[in-house]
Amino acid sequence: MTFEMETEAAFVIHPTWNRLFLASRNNLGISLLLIILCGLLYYLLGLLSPYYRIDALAVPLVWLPSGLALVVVLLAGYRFALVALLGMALLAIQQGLPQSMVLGVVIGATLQAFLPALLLRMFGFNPRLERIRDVMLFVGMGGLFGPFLAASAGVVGLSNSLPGGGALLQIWLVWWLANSLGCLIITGFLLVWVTTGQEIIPAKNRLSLFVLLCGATAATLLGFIDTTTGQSSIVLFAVIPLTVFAALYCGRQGVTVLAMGALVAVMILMTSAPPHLQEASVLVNMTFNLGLIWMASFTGLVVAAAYSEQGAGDRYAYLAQHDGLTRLINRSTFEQRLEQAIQHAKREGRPQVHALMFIDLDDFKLINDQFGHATGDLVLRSLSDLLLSHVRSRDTVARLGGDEFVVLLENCSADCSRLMAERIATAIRGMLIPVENGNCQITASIGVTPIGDNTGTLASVLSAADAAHYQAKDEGKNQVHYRYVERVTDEC
Ligand SMILES: Nc1nc2c(ncn2[C@@H]2O[C@H](COP(=O)(O)OP(=O)(O)OP(=O)(O)O)[C@@H](O)[C@H]2O)c(=O)[nH]1
Repeated sequence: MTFEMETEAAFVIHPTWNRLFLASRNNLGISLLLIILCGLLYYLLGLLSPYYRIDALAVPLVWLPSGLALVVVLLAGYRFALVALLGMALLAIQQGLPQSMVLGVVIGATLQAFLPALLLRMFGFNPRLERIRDVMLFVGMGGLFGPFLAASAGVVGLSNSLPGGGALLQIWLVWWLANSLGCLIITGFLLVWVTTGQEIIPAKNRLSLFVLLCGATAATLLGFIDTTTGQSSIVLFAVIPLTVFAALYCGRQGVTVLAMGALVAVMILMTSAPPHLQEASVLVNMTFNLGLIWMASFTGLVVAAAYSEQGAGDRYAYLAQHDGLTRLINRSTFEQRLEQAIQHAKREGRPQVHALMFIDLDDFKLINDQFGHATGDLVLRSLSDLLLSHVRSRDTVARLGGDEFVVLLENCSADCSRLMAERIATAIRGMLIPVENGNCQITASIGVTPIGDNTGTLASVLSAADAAHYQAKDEGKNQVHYRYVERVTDEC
């Protein structure tokens, strides 16, 4: 299902979400209701923050609502920027913040959701995060620029009530990082999973993901901060390779799951952090470690996107070289191989080095007309399987188009090519295609032409084989016609 964004970009989105967003777009009442519900969710997520905040800085280490606000604006439209405005206003009132600060945090939170979404849409961002370009845009706008706005507006609001200088800078940094983590991890997670269609993680990789998730969570729990000594450990660095493994085996979905696991582990640790963890040196440690989790998540998304782009490139290359129905190589790929064979034959200096076989089904149009196109397709696929099973490993089978197939028989004498053509013609006669009331039988007309030192150009070889097959048609179909006359021995 395709969900049209407010720009030209279009992307596949899970049908349930699609219905919800479309309903909200077409109906103001539903839209308002969703904004209020999301605003309340924003407020509730914000209420959780005191459990993992650093009192000395008066800011939480992770700001989850920023992630929610950005994802709803990206997926549901600009009016959902009101979610941040509403949720943050409720939080500011509930916490009894001074008026200057209320203004700063509310404006900051709203801009943080609105402006990155606006810029991302302007740049044609695709929220599936499958391309490196989209990941860089997302991190640049959502992970860096948006949080910069929120932290700056918030700190300006704070500046009247707190001593200035170094403390404000540190608060700004943690504020920015907390919002950035919220956007990068929460928005990243929701975007990836909402836009995941059929391509869920394969069953065989789910166990790997579970193990990697346990590893990343354990590394964070053990390495982020020791709640008794305030020390952190190098174990935390394991999150980076684990996230890269998740990217390679489970794609972007795997990365977002691992990043989420690390984030939850940080929050669990902070809820049990005793007061002495508020010391300045510990705060620097924790800020550094949060940056490390940020880096792991970013690296994982880039690696997953690079891997996905490479896979897409391979798929396009395969499709460009193969016929979509039969999976045989197509005309242009075949012509390249045929050209090489012609050049090789000329160097060999014999009248026949290879042979080209041209196969065209007889009255194939009748099969389509009588039994339908699906049966016609089945015939073509069955024929391609039959050809592949009747040629040698060094031979090349291709579909030129319609019901025309060719086989390049490499290092094949006249006798050999005759025998192979007869065998294939006999096998085609014996092919039974299941139809409504039983089976249908098919036949083919086959032309064979030699490739040797006297052979002309690629076009002339193809046209000689084509002419030979027309000769077989003209002589009554269901037979093989050879462009040369030689004694046949059973050498193949
Ligand atoms: N099912 C199916 N049909 C196809 C496909 N590509 C081409 N065709 C049909 O294949 C038929 C080719 O017919 P022709 O080769 O012109 O004629 P024919 O009926 O085989 O007659 P002769 O070649 O004279 O024996 C046409 O009806 C095309 O529509 C395909 O991918 N699938």
